[in-house]
Amino acid sequence: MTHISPTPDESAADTPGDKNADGLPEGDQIRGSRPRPPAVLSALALQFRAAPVGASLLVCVTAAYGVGPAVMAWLGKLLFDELGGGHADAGRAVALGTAMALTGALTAVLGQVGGYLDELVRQRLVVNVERRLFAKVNEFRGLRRFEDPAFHDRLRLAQQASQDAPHNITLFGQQVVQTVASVGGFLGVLLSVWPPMAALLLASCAAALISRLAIARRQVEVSEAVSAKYRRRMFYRSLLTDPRAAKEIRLFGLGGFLHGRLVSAVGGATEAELAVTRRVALTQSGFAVLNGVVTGFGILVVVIGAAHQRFTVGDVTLFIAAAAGVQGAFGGVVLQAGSAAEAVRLFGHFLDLMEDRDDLVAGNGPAPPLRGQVELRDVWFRYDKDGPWVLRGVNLTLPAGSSLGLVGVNGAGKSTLVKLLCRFYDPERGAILWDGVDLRDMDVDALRRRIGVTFQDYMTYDLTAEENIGLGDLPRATDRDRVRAAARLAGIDATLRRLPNGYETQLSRVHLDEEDGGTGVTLSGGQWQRVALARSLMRSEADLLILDEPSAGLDPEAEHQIHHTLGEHRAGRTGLLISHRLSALRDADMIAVLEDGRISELGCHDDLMVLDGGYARLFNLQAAGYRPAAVSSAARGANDQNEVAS
Ligand SMILES: Nc1ncnc2c1ncn2[C@@H]1O[C@H](COP(=O)(O)OP(=O)(O)OP(=O)(O)O)[C@@H](O)[C@H]1O
Repeated sequence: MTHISPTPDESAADTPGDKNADGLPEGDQIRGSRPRPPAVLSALALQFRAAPVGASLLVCVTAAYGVGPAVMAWLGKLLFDELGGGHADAGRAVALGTAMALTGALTAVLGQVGGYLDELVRQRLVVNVERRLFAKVNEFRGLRRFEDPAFHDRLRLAQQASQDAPHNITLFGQQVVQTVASVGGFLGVLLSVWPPMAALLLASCAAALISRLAIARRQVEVSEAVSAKYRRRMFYRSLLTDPRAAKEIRLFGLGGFLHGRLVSAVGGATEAELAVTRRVALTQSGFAVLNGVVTGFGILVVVIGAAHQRFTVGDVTLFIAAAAGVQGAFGGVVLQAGSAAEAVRLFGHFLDLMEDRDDLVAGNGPAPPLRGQVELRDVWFRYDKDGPWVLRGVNLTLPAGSSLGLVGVNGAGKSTLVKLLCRFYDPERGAILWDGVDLRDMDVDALRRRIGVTFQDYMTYDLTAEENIGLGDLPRATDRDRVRAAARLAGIDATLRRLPNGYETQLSRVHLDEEDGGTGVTLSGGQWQRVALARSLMRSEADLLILDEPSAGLDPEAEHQIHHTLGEHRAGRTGLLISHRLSALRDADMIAVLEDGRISELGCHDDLMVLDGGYARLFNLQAAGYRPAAVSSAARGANDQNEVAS
């Protein structure tokens, strides 16, 4: 079964309040309480950690590059003064000209070196941030996090942040370094010509910067507000091209409907963004005019001063270059301010996620081989603090070396019980004991290594057939004999051998490996189920083998054969088997019926048939389907009476 979920924003509407399953406000439970440095500093620090040498060199190169134009302007002034003074010293003029040419060339080279270093730092930063992000995601051992829409929202933003945000912040940092170096140089120059102009220019540029930052804040607010729409758009976009969804979209004619939603999801967003962009353009234009007036006024003063011999020609050219240089340098910072503010916001989500704590309290005791029994003792569980109880005091024992069949109607809580046994969640009350030790006291990874499971909603990996099976026991994933033995047990070996590249065949038509010549294949539902079964059988020495509906997609003959083989394989092993086809369970040592969150019947097949309760009713109902009409209607009648009686 494939489930493509809507965006978290849509499903989040049903989540009660903003509390998690433990009833704590979201932030309290999942985030550390330590105050942290501002996102800008964290991003800058990260850059130095990701590429210490490259980042340090980049700062030096950027500063040198920033000073270049001021040095050029100063050399230009000296040259003009030399040439315009009436007694030009040719040697000195040539030296100044050469120095200008060298400075220009050096600045150009520094620009290229800076570009290279910037790309190097960016790449290291992206890899570093992504590595940290997914290492963090792997730290979450329980499932609650992954079922929490708010977490998915944050994860999506953090993923977005991991791409460009830290680099945009460091780019802004570089721009600041360059501006400080450049403005510092030019201010010195301006002060030497006409000091008041330095103050005037600084004031107008600072005003432009402050106003840009204020708009950037507004931009961030708008983009916060519209980000949900963009995420929704992404959902519809991927849905429209998802091969798993293609059948239903075509059969039910959903293409136009989903396309309409895709289009309307963006409409409002672009309007709000355009309004902010207009404001940015208007303010920037206003400040451009102000700067023009200030510069024009300054030039007028200097030109008049030159006419009265108070300034030299060199002073005038220097002044014009300095005024343009200061404005240009500030302009760069102002331009970057918007994307830097957005990057800081995004990077904040990354930092939030890095502070999330695991939702399972880690036990650190050993997980020894099962010798006695697994016991569920008065286990109560619900998915949500305010939700209905799924398990309401389950008491059940699974002795080592025995097999237990678990029966119950849809939604009775069978798969939930499996998830508790794997410790994806903890019971809210009661305990699950492994040879008397609470699962919560055991190291989670060690415990899970002792369990082999075929989940009802098993995974199909876009990998080769061998990898799809081998993943069940990673350390032995490349052990071909073992992979094939598991495939034989699951009855899929012959099919996989016949594939174009045998076990090397890519089980996907979406992600084909270019090297394998595009020989990927798609398996049928039942074949995929066998592959999933083989994956769990890779752990042939697992202390506990759990099969949750392992044969639901198989044809009757295949189902019979699989259960026969699995029965032999399970002999003497501890196993939990869940199936709606009760004939598959009749050979289990014990069968438990889960009803209303409790175990309502427990015994072997014959005992439960004699008991003539829920199990016998379900079994007879299924058996009736295979009998002649007269017999089966009699059985159904008996069942109807049972149902009325119960
Ligand atoms: N992740 C979840 N979050 C919230 N509720 C859940 C979740 N998973 C299952 N449930 C609910 O818990 C109840 C038990 O579900 P479970 O999947 O354990 O039933 P089941 O007995 O395995 O059913 P089936 O026979 O249909 O596979 C159902 O009401 C279901 O809606």
